[in-house]
Amino acid sequence: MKTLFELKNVYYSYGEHEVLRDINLKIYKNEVLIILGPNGAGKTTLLKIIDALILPTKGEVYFKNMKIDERKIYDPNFNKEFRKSVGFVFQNPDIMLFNPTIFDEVLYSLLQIYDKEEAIKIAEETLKKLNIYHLKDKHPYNISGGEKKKVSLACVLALNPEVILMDEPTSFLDPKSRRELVNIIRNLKNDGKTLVIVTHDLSLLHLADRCCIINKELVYDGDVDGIFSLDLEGLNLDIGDLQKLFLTLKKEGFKIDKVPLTVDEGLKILKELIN
Ligand SMILES: Nc1ncnc2c1ncn2[C@@H]1O[C@H](COP(=O)(O)OP(=O)(O)OP(=O)(O)O)[C@@H](O)[C@H]1O
Repeated sequence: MKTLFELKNVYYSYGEHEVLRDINLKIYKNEVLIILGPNGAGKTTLLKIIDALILPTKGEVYFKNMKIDERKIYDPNFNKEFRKSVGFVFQNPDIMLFNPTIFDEVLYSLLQIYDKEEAIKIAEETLKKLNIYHLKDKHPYNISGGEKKKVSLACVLALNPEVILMDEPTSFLDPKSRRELVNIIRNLKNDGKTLVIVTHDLSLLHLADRCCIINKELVYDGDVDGIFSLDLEGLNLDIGDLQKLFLTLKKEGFKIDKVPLTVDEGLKILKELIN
């Protein structure tokens, strides 16, 4: 497995307030890494460090074996290459939207890379892929929170980055948009993209190759199944009803070898228990 990012003994403080402590973490090429953690645990701060938007207060961050330091983040050549390789979909889409129309919004960064004709073609394709082509002439202020979320995702996906960082991608989304987003993530995974997803939505876990739990420190780093042996409630993590049901069945003495991540998996286990 090729390592894309490596964080070594990373600390971060806002003034006196320490929010990340001694984080050691690798992110591998082509993996889907899901990061869980309670509110205020430092997850967004960690994504900002990975995206070289801020530097750790202490510790080191490497991208493809290259140390990201102050000199690098002010180097236009490094920045251009890095921004092409790594896209960040923010939790609050308002931060990303500042053009007069949705179409201009998606077109904006494409024009830095492609000629106008090619950029327009890619922008149209991306809006259609995300089912938001009908919004193209609207002003970003005049669309809903969920639509904004999809537009900010479109801005990042249009550039086809190798690594996509997503902060709470399913928040604000209705069930249909959520399903669409899950499909988009699945397709990105199948296309071999490296995805780092911060979420409170446990129903995304079935897409993960690996899962981390952050609570200022790195509490867990391993496979998804392993998190169910932890005290998730004690860590203030919302555990899904499906998982709660199977953990209760296990406590009651039923033979549950694996806590299901999807309804289909749950159904299969129940059928085996009944037969
Ligand atoms: N720019 C800032 N200045 C000062 N403190 C900040 C700043 N950004 C975040 N914090 C604080 O740092 C801590 C970690 O914030 P962060 O946004 O990284 O957490 P999070 O795990 O993403 O939380 P959530 O799940 O609620 O989005 C919080 O206590 C927050 O109030």
